[in-house]
Amino acid sequence: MNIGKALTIAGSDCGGGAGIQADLKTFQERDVFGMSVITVLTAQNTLGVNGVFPQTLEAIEAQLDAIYSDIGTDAVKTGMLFSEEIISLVADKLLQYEVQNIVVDPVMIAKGGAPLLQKQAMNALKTRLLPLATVVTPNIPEACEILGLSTIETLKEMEEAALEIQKIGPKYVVLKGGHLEGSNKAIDILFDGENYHYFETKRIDTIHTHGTGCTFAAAITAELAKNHSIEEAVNVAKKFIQAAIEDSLCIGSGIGPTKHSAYRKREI
Ligand SMILES: Nc1ncnc2c1ncn2[C@@H]1O[C@H](COP(=O)(O)OP(=O)(O)OP(=O)(O)O)[C@@H](O)[C@H]1O
Ligand SMILES: Cc1ncc(COP(=O)(O)O)c(N)n1
Repeated sequence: MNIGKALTIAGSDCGGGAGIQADLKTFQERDVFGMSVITVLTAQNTLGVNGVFPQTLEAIEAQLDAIYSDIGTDAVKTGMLFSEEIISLVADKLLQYEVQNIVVDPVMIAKGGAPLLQKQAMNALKTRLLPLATVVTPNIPEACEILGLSTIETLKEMEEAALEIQKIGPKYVVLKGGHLEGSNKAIDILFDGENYHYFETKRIDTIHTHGTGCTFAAAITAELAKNHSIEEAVNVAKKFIQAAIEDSLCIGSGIGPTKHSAYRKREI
């Protein structure tokens, strides 16, 4: 029997809320076959990131070769890549294996403030990875970093930023408005190169949003792996993350994770 095959190339979050763990839970929920390439081990919990342990380039390359020499993928997501060297290796391998349906979540800073991408890696992210992306999913601070802007404060500015990021090379840009100040809505914008599509939900008043960006991008990846259109993929991902945040979990004493099974339970 055929099943969509989705791969996450990202960091491990031992606390289970973000990174590889969030991605695999999301793939499972969306009924695709999930695989992982671990770039970095992090020691983190709801209170913050205590340690970052990059894997060797040899280990990362061996994982990618193992998957692409045998199984292959229908869609791929990149998350925490951390260093210039890891970004370059991943870009080389995506090109070597002519990988399609690449979702780049440009992870830079954890909710607690810990850096997840080295400053000197920003250029490689822009020049090596974004041009290969089918879709890139920055939040507002990440969009500002990519474009060298100090703020994005309005929907109009979000539209302009999405257009500028699309010029760097990705086919589609999804600019997430979770960080937009002063709104009681969570509005994400998809720019497809011609038109803007808005995805709007009620903002949920909770601190428990650890891993929302990972989960949202993983849900897009899963839908692309099932050959759904980008609009349909973002639509499902938005509903998926909304349900997951609505039922988010008060686990640990800091910023808790979201509940990945919430959307499935509502569908039943
Ligand atoms: N409080 C909220 N209520 C409803 N939706 C939210 C809320 N916060 C974020 N979202 C939605 O969650 C998704 C992820 O957005 P967000 O801006 O939080 O990403 P992120 O900052 O990259 O996440 P992370 O910090 O986990 O990487 C988007 O669809 C966004 O609109
Ligand atoms: C391994 C890894 N990848 C991504 C994030 C971002 O998630 P958040 O900003 O919600 O902490 C994280 N904390 N850890």
